[in-house]
Amino acid sequence: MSATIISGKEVASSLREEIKKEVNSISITPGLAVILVGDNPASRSYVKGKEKASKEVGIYSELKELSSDISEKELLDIVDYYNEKPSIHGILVQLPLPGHISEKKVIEHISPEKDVDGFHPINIGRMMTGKDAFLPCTPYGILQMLKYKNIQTEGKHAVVVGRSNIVGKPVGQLLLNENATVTYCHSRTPDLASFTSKADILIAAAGRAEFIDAAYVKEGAVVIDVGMNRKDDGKLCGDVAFEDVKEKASFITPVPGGVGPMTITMLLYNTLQSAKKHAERV
Ligand SMILES: Nc1nc(=O)c2c([nH]1)NC[C@@H]1CN(c3ccc(C(=O)N[C@@H](CCC(=O)O)C(=O)O)cc3)C=[N+]21
Repeated sequence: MSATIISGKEVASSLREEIKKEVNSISITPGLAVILVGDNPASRSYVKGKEKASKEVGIYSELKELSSDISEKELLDIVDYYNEKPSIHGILVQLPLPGHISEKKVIEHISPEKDVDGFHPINIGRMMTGKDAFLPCTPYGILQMLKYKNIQTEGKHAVVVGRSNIVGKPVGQLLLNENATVTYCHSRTPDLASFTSKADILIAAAGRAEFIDAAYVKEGAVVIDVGMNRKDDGKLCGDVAFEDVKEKASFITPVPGGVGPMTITMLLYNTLQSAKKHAERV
C-alpha cells in the first residue's frame, strides 16, 4: 500500500489562515526584519518566500540587504538597531553568512525576545528545559505536521539522521519532549540502515540527495524529509528517494511542498507570538 502524503502546503495554508485571523484581531501589527548578507541566489529566493508569506498574513516585513563585504561590526550594529526598534518583533539573519563574519556572534547578538528563528542559546536552553521559548521553525513545523495528521509520538521510536544545530539536534529534543524515544544518527554512524530500519518515525536531515531508500525504512514508518538538495538538472530533491520509500512508509512528506512551507509558517507564528508578548509589556 502506498503511503499517505503529508502536504506541507496544505498544513501550512491551514495554519496561515489561523495566523492571519489572529494578526487581524490584535491591536498591533507584528513586524519582522529579515537581514540578507550577500547575493547568494538560493538565500535570496528563500528570503523572498518569507517576505511574500508575511504580507499574506498581514505581518509587516522589512528586508535589509547588505553587501557581502560588510564588516562584522557593521552587521552587529544593524542587529542592535532592530533589537531596539519597537515596531520590529522578530529578527532573522539569513544563514549562511560570509566566512569573515562569526555566525555564532551574530546569533548571540539578537535579543532572545526577538529571536523568532529560535537559534539563540537562551532559546535553545529554554527549549531543552521545557520552558516557554521560540522553537526553531523547521523542527516546530515538523511537529505541527505530525499533529495535523494525528500521528502519535508518545512511546514511538524516532530516529533522526543529521545533527545540525538548526534541524537535527532540536527536532530530536522536541520529539523527546513529546515522549518519543529518540536515537540520533549522522554521517559517521556505521551501518546507518540498522538504526533507521527500527524507526517508527524517521527524520531525514543529513543533506544528501535521495540516499534514504526503502532499504533504510521499516514497513509502515512515518518518514519526514528535511533535505533541500539541488539536482544536476536544477530540480529540488530531498534526502529521501520518494518514489521508492512511499511504497513502504505509512506517511511521507514530499520535497518540495513538505517541510519547507512549514518552516516559513512557524516563522510567521513565532513573529505573531513575539508581537503579542510585546503588546502585553507596553
Ligand atoms: N536564519 C535562517 N533561518 C532559516 O529558516 C533559514 C536560513 N537562515 N537559511 C536557509 C534555510 C533554508 N530555509 C528554507 C525555508 C523554506 C523553504 C521552502 O519553502 N522551500 C519550498 C521550495 C522552494 C523552492 O522551490 O526553491 C518547498 O520546500 O516547497 C526552503 C528553505 C530556511 N532557512
